[in-house]
Amino acid sequence: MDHFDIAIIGAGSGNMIVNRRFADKAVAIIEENRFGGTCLNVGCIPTKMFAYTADVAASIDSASRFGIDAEVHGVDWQAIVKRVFSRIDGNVAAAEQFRQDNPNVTVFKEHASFTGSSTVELSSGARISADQFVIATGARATVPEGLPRPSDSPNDRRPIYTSDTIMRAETFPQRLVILGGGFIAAEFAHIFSSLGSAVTVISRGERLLRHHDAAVSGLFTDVARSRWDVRLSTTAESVESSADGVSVVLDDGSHVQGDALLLALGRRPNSDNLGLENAGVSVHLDGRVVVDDCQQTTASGIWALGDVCAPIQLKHLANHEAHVVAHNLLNPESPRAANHRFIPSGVFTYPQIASVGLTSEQAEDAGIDVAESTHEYKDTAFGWATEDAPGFCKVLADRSTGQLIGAHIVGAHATTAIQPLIQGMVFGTTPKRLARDQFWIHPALAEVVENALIGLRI
Ligand SMILES: Cc1cc2nc3c(=O)[nH]c(=O)nc-3n(C[C@H](O)[C@H](O)[C@H](O)COP(=O)(O)OP(=O)(O)OC[C@H]3O[C@@H](n4cnc5c(N)ncnc54)[C@H](O)[C@@H]3O)c2cc1C
Ligand SMILES: NC(=O)c1ccc[n+]([C@@H]2O[C@H](COP(=O)([O-])OP(=O)(O)OC[C@H]3O[C@@H](n4cnc5c(N)ncnc54)[C@H](O)[C@@H]3O)[C@@H](O)[C@H]2O)c1
Repeated sequence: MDHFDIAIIGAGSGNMIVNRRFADKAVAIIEENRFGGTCLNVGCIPTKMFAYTADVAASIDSASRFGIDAEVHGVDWQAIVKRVFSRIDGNVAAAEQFRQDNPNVTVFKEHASFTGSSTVELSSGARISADQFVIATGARATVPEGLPRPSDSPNDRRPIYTSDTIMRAETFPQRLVILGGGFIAAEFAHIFSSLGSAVTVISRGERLLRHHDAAVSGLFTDVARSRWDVRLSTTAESVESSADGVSVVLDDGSHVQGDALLLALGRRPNSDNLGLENAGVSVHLDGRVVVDDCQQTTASGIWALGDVCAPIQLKHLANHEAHVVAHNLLNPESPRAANHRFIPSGVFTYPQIASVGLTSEQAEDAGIDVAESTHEYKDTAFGWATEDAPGFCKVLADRSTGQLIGAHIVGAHATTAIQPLIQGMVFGTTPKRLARDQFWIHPALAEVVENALIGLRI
């Protein structure tokens, strides 16, 4: 049996760990699929390349509001897919080749499963042992009982997709039905509708993106209803499908027809097919691996990071945890804690959404004496330039400490505009200092943030 100093299972964020500091360590990287994991292959990066493409199409569609005579005459789906994946596939191949060339790294393209606290078995039947392990196995799309499972077989022509497969669909669906009302539903509804699909979104919640601040999800749901057929407080009971399309049976007995179905119903951690019980690694009820502040699992010398254990499935969080685990692998006697305090998120839909810290509802539930201020895009010069596209910036502060505790932006470039607020919260800058002790470029979009801060009464 080959023995390694460190074995990393999963070459998504796990692949970021090994750098020059590990040159004197014998490292095994075990990956059953493609290097780069979810983010590079089927997640953040391709979706944002599609979302940008959708933004381009949507801006042409709205050009007449600016006195410009332009229209989208057609969309070359195959060309869009090719633009995105020729770039991605090249990077995936380069990432794997780079690792294969590392003299101290051995790459195993296989599934790994623990047989003990220091051994894993690979799908070939070979076993390897290591002094320390990293579990970086990510998460996968959830398909609830009763709904059809997308097939990997090329012979299966049913147009049923998850986010893993829809971006490489052979044909562009003129009618797309999406189940779910979260991040993936919001982003793909924007992508496909902007490129010409008639989109139906079916969600069991009363609002889309319902875990966001109610004002944010309220505005987003209103805009969504003006663009898509949105069925709220509705559950899909079953799906009939053939190679030609799908018919989704809803809980009120009605049917929704489509050329394709996207299942966007959450993602569960890949902790159930890893033999964790053999290694003494505990798992929460929702499938997340239990870790302490330093990302160590309940088994000494076994660390975990990213979607398999994280409270929120986001790449910037997985990256941060990978840095922490890298330090702790090399310095197990003086481990570092991960920082989970202010984790921002962005939804690349229309309008864009960005959020950090507490929502109004969470602040109220926590009994915080909260001050709030909201400034609308249309009340800034940038808003006039965009012809009053919908949007606002909302900030929340704790009156007892004078500190910002939450910020939410919905509107153009929200994911970029929120960064000074994240910075202010992380470094403890008071809202007053943040607003007054720096220049805000006029008449930039950032003035919506400045004005929201000025409006706080603490
Ligand atoms: C459609 C979509 C869009 C997203 N967009 C964003 C975004 O815009 N911004 C953002 O912050 N986040 C986004 N995310 C979330 C982000 O992609 C994930 O949080 C992040 O990629 C998780 O990284 P990870 O390393 O934990 O897991 P992964 O990247 O999934 O890596 C896990 C790897 O482990 C391998 N593996 C699993 N089990 C085994 C095993 N037993 N043996 C061997 N190998 C194994 C898998 O094949 C995989 O390659 C998106 C996710 C999706 C699905
Ligand atoms: N821009 C980004 O950062 C980004 C983009 C995409 C995905 N992600 C990450 O990936 C994760 C997964 O995305 P997602 O959209 O699949 O999950 P989600 O948790 O955001 O949304 C899941 C949706 O499915 C619904 N749902 C779940 N189970 C259901 C059931 N049995 N019946 C009916 N409805 C059900 C939920 O009510 C919710 O509307 C996100 O939580 C996020 O962390 C991030």
